Amino acid sequence: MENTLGLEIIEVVEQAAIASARWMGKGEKNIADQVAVEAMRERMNRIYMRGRIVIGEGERDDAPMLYIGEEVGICTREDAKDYCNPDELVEIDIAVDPCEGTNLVAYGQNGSMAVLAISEKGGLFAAPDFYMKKLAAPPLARGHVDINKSATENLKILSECLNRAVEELVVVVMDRPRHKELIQEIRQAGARVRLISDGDVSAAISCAFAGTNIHALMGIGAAPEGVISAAALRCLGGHFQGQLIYDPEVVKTGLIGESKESNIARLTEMGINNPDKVYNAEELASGRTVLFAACGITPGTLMEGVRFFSGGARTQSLVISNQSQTARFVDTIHMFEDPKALQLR
Ligand SMILES: O=C(COP(=O)(O)O)[C@@H](O)[C@H](O)[C@H](O)[C@H](O)COP(=O)(O)O
Ligand SMILES: [Mn+2]
Ligand SMILES: [Mn+2]
Repeated sequence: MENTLGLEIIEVVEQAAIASARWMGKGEKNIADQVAVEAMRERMNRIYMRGRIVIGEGERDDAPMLYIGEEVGICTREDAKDYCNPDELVEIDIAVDPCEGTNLVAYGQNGSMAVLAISEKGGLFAAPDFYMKKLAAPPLARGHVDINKSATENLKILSECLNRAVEELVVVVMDRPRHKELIQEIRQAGARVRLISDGDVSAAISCAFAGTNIHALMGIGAAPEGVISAAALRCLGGHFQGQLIYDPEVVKTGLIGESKESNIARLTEMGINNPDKVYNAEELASGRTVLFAACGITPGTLMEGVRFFSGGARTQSLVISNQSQTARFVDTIHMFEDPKALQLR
């Protein structure tokens, strides 16, 4: 599955990022999202694969494209047999977020990316569009930190695992009222907090790379983004745990319904019988083969954003594979017309 796909999915995230980046700073979050969705879908449908969207634009936006259950790839078309033998191809599941951080793009802020994760059928947890409590940490701390422990305890463990003082740790937390106490506790413990307005996928993955100066992600974000983050962290050997949040009292806004009981009922309908379960990266991205790809839309901790120049654009992407055990940073120049000179910097 992975050899040719690994190359093709780079173009999928690149095309989504370029399309969205044209709307950077224009205050139009829905358009920045929509064009990324269209570009991602268009490029995906030119790949010889039998794909199915398991995490997409579905529930939150009621979107007509890249919705949950949509089949993508040439080999899912009605005339597929003219192009490929679908029986020879593995069915794959795909989790996408064509514009992760729509607000960041709309307001020209750092940290947005086009992102996806792929596995064989059944290899990615089809998370509902609920909230998720998350804990991400570097590979050295994997299995040592625990989402059931307090932030103070986890910071102490992190400090031991990373051999650095708590004061030298940086924790990313989404800037939301629901995190008021968590932020206080982290500061009280002596660590430093980097508040982000959006984009917790970038923050989670950054934990796995030494040199980003991000040592943990704590707090509550969206569950679909949790699965995508888990796919990357599983490939990278980092720590990721996620627990669905179904009680509206905890977040007081946003993605979930108004009553705890109806939320539990919805989870049961989806086959989630233990709503309090803590999932680790291997459970959220359980497939034998897991591939992850992201391309920066605006600049971030891991990747540059899209840079346009006369006649083209330059992108930076990250492709991670658990099979080849590689994390590749891919720097691409896109030529929209005959370039007179390629922009190197
Ligand atoms: O910031 C985010 C927005 O993602 P998108 O809608 O694709 O631009 C995500 O990274 C967050 O994980 C998540 O969606 C967020 O925490 C949920 O929203 P909110 O209720 O504002 O916290
Ligand atoms: Mn997102
Ligand atoms: Mn999005």
